[in-house]
Amino acid sequence: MTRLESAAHSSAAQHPAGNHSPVVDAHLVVDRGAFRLDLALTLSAGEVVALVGPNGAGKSTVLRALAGLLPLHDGHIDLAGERVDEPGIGDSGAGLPRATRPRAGRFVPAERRPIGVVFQDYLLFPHLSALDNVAFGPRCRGVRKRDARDEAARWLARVGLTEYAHRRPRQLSGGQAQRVALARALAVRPALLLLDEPLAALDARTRLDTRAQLRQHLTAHQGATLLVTHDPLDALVLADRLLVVEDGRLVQQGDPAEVAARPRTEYVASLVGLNLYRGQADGHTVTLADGPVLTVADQVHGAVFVAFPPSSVTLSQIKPGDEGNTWPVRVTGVEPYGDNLRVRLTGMQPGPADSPTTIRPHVDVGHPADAPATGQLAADVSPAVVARLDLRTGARLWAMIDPATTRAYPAR
Ligand SMILES: Nc1ncnc2c1ncn2[C@@H]1O[C@H](COP(=O)(O)OP(=O)(O)OP(=O)(O)O)[C@@H](O)[C@H]1O
Repeated sequence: MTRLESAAHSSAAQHPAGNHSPVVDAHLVVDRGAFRLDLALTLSAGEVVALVGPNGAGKSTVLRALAGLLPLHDGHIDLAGERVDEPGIGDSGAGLPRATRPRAGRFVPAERRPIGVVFQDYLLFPHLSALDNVAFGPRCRGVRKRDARDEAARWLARVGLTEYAHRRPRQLSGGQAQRVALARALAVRPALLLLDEPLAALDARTRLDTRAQLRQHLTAHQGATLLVTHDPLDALVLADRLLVVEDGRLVQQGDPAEVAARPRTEYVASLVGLNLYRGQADGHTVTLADGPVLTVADQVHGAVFVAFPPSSVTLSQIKPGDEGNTWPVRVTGVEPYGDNLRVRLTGMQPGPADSPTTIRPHVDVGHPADAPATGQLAADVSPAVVARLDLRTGARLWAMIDPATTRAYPAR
């Protein structure tokens, strides 16, 4: 058995697919100036988890802490059964009760953690061939040059790049460089694979192909994978589970379809393209903050979220009779959205001349921290409708929502 195989076997033995102990068990507490990351995280073998969140939410901080590039200020990281980070506590514990006595710190440096990382810009060594870039990981772990190169050649074959083995990174396309970076990360058979926006640098067409290939490689990877992405499609296509981080905290997690169908914050709703409101439900009636009442398809009670797609909002210049779910709105913007246009509306303004007194389609029922912004509404319409309704910024009209397209679910 080569040293590489032996290293791989010992690493695999730490995270066998059938072993139920998680590959990652962590409580990450990191302070960066005024920002604090405080997040508990568990990843199982074979699981692909996408970490999503707005800019500055703490996604890179999570990745850097797990990779050993940023030490924790509190909490712990267990990787493949080994504690790799746990800050020490205090210097002197004389006379303190046992539970509060000082604890020796522990920090395993990046190169000794069982991880592989694909950075957003790949960070391939420009002076090394694709083969030597991939062999670099095993070499760093003490594998003999020849064995490392054999292993690298096998990984390049897996990602379909055998004939590019002797090219330097600058002679590769973006998609090829991405695959070399992936092969390099996987060649050490990591217990944990970290992917930082792995498709962000690619053009749309290459991205599509590379995403499909990446999915195959992630399926074959026996360790856990944590993927940071801004692209909802990456998250939905590649991940088994989504973690949504906002302001250093975990605000929602679950199966991608479940998260997409039942967003719990404004960020998640916008990520998956839904309108989202909070209210108090009684059967099919949901009273939104400030009084407006929405009829919904689901029968629910208590504090709820109501979500519906922009495509289910109908716009009209004249008030559509006495039908429910109708609000006066004002256009705040129109932008292309696929073959249609997305019309941004606010319901906080008085409607057209015959509008009832200020009706507000929404919101904040005592949860200011994560409640969606008040009064915003998105509607998707065809270009013909935009022209017919003369939907310029500032235009006033009526918005109707079909109850059958709504989803209402408990807010807690
Ligand atoms: N070197 C640093 N020193 C101080 N604060 C930092 C440093 N790097 C990041 N931060 C702060 O830490 C917070 C989290 O940053 P982080 O890069 O983890 O967010 P992110 O979710 O990855 O953002 P993005 O999507 O924009 O990459 C931000 O408020 C940021 O300003």
